[in-house]
Order: sequence, then C-alpha cells, then structure tokens
Amino acid sequence: RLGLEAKKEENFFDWYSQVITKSGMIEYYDVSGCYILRPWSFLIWEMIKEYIDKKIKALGVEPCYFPMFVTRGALEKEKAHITDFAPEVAWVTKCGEDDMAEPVAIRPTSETVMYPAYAKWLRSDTELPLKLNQWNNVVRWEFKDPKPFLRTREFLWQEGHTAFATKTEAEEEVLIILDMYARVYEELLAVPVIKGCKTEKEKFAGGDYTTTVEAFISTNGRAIQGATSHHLGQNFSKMFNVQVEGIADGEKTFVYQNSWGLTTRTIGVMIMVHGDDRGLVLPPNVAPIQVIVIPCGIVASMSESKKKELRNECASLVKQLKINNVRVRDDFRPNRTPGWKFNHWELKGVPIRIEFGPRDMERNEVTLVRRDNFEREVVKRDELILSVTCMLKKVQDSLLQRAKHKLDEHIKQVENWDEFKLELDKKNLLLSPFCGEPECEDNIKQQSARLNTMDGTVTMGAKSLCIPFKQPKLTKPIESIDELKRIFESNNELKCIYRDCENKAKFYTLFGRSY
Ligand SMILES: O=C1CCCN[C@@H]1CCCn1cnc2cc(F)c(Cl)cc2c1=O
Ligand SMILES: [Mg+2]
Repeated sequence: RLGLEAKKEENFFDWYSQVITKSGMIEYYDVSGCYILRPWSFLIWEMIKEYIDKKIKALGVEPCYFPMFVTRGALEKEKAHITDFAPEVAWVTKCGEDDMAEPVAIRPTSETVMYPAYAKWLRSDTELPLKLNQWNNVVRWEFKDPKPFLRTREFLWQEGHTAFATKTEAEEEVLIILDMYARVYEELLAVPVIKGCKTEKEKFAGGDYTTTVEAFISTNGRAIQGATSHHLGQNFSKMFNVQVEGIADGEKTFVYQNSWGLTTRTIGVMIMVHGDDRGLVLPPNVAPIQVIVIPCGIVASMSESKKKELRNECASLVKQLKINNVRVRDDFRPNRTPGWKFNHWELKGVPIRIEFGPRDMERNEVTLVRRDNFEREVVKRDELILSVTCMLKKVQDSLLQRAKHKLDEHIKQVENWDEFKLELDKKNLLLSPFCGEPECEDNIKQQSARLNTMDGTVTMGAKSLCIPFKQPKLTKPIESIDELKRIFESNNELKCIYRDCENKAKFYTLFGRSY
C-alpha cells in the first residue's frame, strides 16, 4: 500500500518510520543504529551543505579532511574531557584474524585528531586565525533508542575548528556561526529555533561555554538540540600545546579556539515539524523537486494526436520552469493513474503539483495545487513562472509561520513550581527563573519526571535546553555571553524555579522534555 497507515498525532513513532521509508528517504540496515540515506534525503543534505559551505567560505574558513582513526594516546590526552564519553567510543581492535598491537578509535569528533597538527602548524601569531572545516562522518556507539536522522551511531556533519590570537575574536565567531545555524533552520528548513547558551550541566565539558539552537516538536512536546557552537577558550590549546609567539612580546600565548557542528539530525527535525498524514511536506528551499507536472484527463477515447499535443504542452511547461531555475519534473508514466501520482508525490512532499488536462489546454490555463494546505489556484499560462515562484515563496513562509506559532503557543513563562510541572505535562516548554546550579538542575529533572500509573513507565523529567539570548526582562537580546551570565546581578528579586532551592535566580532558562 502506497499510503501511510499510521497517523502523526496518534502514533508518532510509527508515522515517522513509515514516512521516511515510503517517501524514499531511508532504508533500514542490519547494523543497529545505522541507516541508509537514499537520494531523497541525501539531496536535502547536499543543499544544506551547499548553503553552509558558501557562508563559511565567505568567513575565510577552509575545507580539509583528517583521518577517521585516532590513537588512544591522543584521544585520552585529557581524561576529564572524555571520561563520560568513553563508553560510546568505537575501537578497531583486529585486522583480519590478528589482534592489532595498538587498537585505534573511530573518531566520535575530531578535536583530538586535529589539534596535534594545529600545535605543529601554529608557531607565530602571523599564522592566525586558523579556520578549518571538514564534512565527514563520526561514530558514537550510543545505547539510547536509535532513531533515523535524530540519534544514529554513525552520522554525517560538518565540524568547524578555529583558532584565534584573542578571546574577543573567537567569541565573535561563535555567535556568527550560531546565527548561520539559526538561518539553516529558519531560511532553509522553515523550522523556528531558539538561540541560547547551555547551562553548566549541559555544556560541552571540554569548552568554556556552549551556544545552541533549540528546535521544538509540538506533536510530542519535545525539544531537540539543533546545532552547537562552542567557545573552547584555551582548554584544548593548553592540552595540546597550541601556542604562538608575537602576541605578548617575548611570551608565548595559548590560542583561543572554537568548534562548531551541524548534523544530519536537521533532516529529521524538518520531517517531524512539517510532515502530515499524507507524508512529507518539504520546504521549497530544500525540496529536491519543487514542482511536479502531471498530465490529467487522458482518456482512452482521446485521439493519439490529442494525447501527443497534451504531452507536448506539459513538456513545454516543464522546460519553461527549468529555464527559470525551478526544480521541476514531469510524471508522464503511462502505467499510473493521475490519482496514484497525486498520492505518490504528496507522500514525497513535493511543494507544488501542476495538474494539466485538455480543459487547461483549451483555456490556456494551468492548475497549481499546494502540498501544505492543498489550496488550488488556476492561473493564466503566460503567468506560470510568476505564479509558481510566488507560490513557492508563500509555501516556504507559511511553513515557517505555522511552526513559529506552534512554538510560541507551547512556551509558558512560569515562576511557580506546581505550574511548571502542570504545563510540562501538557507538552509545553517552560521559561523560568533558574539559579544555574547543576545539582539544582538534577533535582528539577528528577522531581518533574512522571510515573505513568497506567503502565508503570516513567516519563523523563525536564532538562534545561538553553539560557535564551532573548530574556523576558530585557528589551533587546543580549550580545555577549558574559552579559547573559550577569543579567540578574542588579535586580535580584527572583527566586529559582525549583521549590526547595534557596538560591536566587541568575537568568531565565528554557526547560522541557527533550531528545
Ligand atoms: O559538538 C561539537 C561540534 C563539532 C566539534 N566537536 C564539538 C564538541 C563535541 C563534544 N563531544 C561529543 N561527543 C563525544 C563522544 C565521545 F565518545 C568523545 Cl571521546 C568525545 C565527545 C565530544 O567531545
Ligand atoms: Mg552524545
């Protein structure tokens, strides 16, 4: 059966699995946590890659490729950094039948692969800033339930690793990259995100601070980390002895570093936010096919010459759209009915369908059908290009607006602990005053978990998602992380959200159940 059996609001997990397989995005694979990326999803990854590459090249970031294997020595350069990660590191221990003298790890991320080379290359501040990025795969043998795109044992990403002479330059780049990630979501994927800083508990332990874009899946009320941009300070440069002369005269200075990454998880978020019970709904800016042209009304009684004329007319529509840089295909398959084709391309989420039949030909008109809201529009043949480009823009904007509205109506600003738990169980995110202490965050997570009396399972409690740059008490978003960490120093009346916590709040923090 072509169509979907599961309904998105009834059985989200099954719906997701059916949509990604029946639309030709994913095929399952016999290694747990690994999936095949078929053209329909890989083409989207390529468009995201093209967008990011253009922007980072403009920022002076250069492409490179480092080995995927890392020695134990390099990986464990600084125990603190990887202790809690060690269980998910995959190791190559044999070659053929023989054990390897020195097993090597498969990269889970490339700091420890790249920074020994950075130490070799960087001697003088004249070689700064060094900005490299690699598009590759990484492996993390996680044990939590795998989910295609969202949590996989191997995934594709880009990882940017930059080194600067001063902290100021580095901190400026962190936010420029974060803004680029927000645009990947909002301008390409039509997914609204919240920019912010991770709390002490949630940040990357190897860095100074982690900035993040957080997305929201309204169907199950869960938040998901969309991409991260870390300021590493001098932690790694001290670990790997990356220091240069020429900054402080006669002295050597450890460089200031950033690292930033965006993964194939982006595709899963886009699917879950926009998909419906007929299948994918692709934002035009990333749709591999934006318009599908389907001839209609071809009946057996129609003469061969009439059929030929109709087909030629459809072909000229396709040609004209192609010339105008619209990603368009025709579906002239004689052995499939128009109805079958409508379902097929709706399942694949193609933003606009053109139905073209004898009557359209006579009246010199074209019928456009939007995938997102099924609106039909009959336009003059000679207004085709204008109408299609205008409709594509309208679809892109309305997908973002609809998702923004959903996000906004699911964020509740609460200062009361009982309200916090109540709204959390109504699939909402909470914006609450928070003291920032890790152990308080542990308490919030434990005390907001819910025992489901029906089946005795426990629904996870609320995690901190980020400290939003847009703070309720401030008129404009903050510009620096230092500023964010100090915003309540003055008027410090607010108590931390957690009832039994005596600390004063430091900032408003976004909490929620998450992936
Ligand atoms: O998130 C990014 C963006 C791109 C470059 N890297 C950073 C930090 C990655 C943190 N992280 C994340 N996961 C890890 C898993 C591991 F097994 C080990 Cl050994 C280390 C890590 C680890 O450092
Ligand atoms: Mg992890």
